[in-house]
Amino acid sequence: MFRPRLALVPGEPAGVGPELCARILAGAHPAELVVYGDAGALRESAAKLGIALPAFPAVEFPNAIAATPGQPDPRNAAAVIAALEAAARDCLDGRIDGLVTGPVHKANINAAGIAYTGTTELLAKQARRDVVMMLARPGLRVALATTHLPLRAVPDAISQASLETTLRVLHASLRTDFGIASPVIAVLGLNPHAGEDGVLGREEIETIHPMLAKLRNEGFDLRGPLPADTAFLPDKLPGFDAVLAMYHDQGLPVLKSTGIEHAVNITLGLPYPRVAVDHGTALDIAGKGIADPSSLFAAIAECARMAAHRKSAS
Ligand SMILES: NC(=O)c1ccc[n+]([C@@H]2O[C@H](COP(=O)([O-])OP(=O)(O)OC[C@H]3O[C@@H](n4cnc5c(N)ncnc54)[C@H](O)[C@@H]3O)[C@@H](O)[C@H]2O)c1
Ligand SMILES: N[C@H](C(=O)O)[C@H](O)COP(=O)(O)O
Repeated sequence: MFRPRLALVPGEPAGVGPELCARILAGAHPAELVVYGDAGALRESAAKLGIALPAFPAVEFPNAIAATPGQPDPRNAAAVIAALEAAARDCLDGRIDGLVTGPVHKANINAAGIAYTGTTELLAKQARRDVVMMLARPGLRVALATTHLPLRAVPDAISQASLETTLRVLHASLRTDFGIASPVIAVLGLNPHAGEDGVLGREEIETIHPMLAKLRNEGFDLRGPLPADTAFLPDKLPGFDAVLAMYHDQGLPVLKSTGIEHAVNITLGLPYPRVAVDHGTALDIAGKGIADPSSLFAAIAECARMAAHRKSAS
């Protein structure tokens, strides 16, 4: 049976990423994992928490200085980004079957003078692909029409063209990566009550409706634009294969509020599978040994599944 070879990037060295990676490497997992990061720091983190770590393959990106749990240091930012870029490059070149990433501290990367809004955006730029961020847990997939940008910039970032691209990437990925022959996608409105016929905003009338109509003519099964406040009612969700939210905090709190341990963050549209944890660096508990590795385990399992699925499809 195909056992995918996945890159595992721990992310911010002062966050929970290294200890979560150590926990995963110490147990059974459904892939061959190659760590891209500071392997020595990972071993130290494991030793401090009493985790017996086996030997593991690593591509070394040493921290510039020893990390203090809970206190990100901008001097370590370059190594975090270099590890991400190298792991992604190896995926693009076919040396690795997929990419799994731990949490990255966005502000710390920027404090080092490196422009970075998120790994999704970094990978899209490197691969020169249109991508979609989708967080998923059993029973709910939430994709985003816009990702990491100030709320003030959201309406201007949503155009008919950007929505068309997002919906095409999402639809194609639900079909090819998830095996859903005719995906049903619920598209949320941007404004309260989906604009209330234009009384509470016109983006639904001028941007969202026309694009949904165009794609429906091609056979896409699109619902909406739906009022976001009721679209996630439990009796509605089973009818949707994915919900497309217009912005980050319209969709993600719904998904994360039911438990960060089962959800993962998938980048759709890349030439390789990329899956991340659904949580952040958790600086408040880093180094204490209490961080839950479930999301990282789920990310590895999902990336392995996608890699195997793509291999069998090719
Ligand atoms: N995948 C990623 O790279 C990713 C995802 C989300 C946030 N972030 C970044 O992480 C940083 C901190 O973000 P935040 O504080 O908003 O969110 P966070 O997810 O780091 O923390 C929110 C709360 O959840 C808890 N938590 C998080 N992960 C946990 C785990 N594995 N086990 C137990 N408890 C856990 C934390 O202790 C905290 O109380 C920010 O820089 C943010 O941009 C990165
Ligand atoms: N939006 C993501 C989340 O809330 O989980 C996150 O910040 C990380 O996304 P990237 O992996 O694309 O940086």
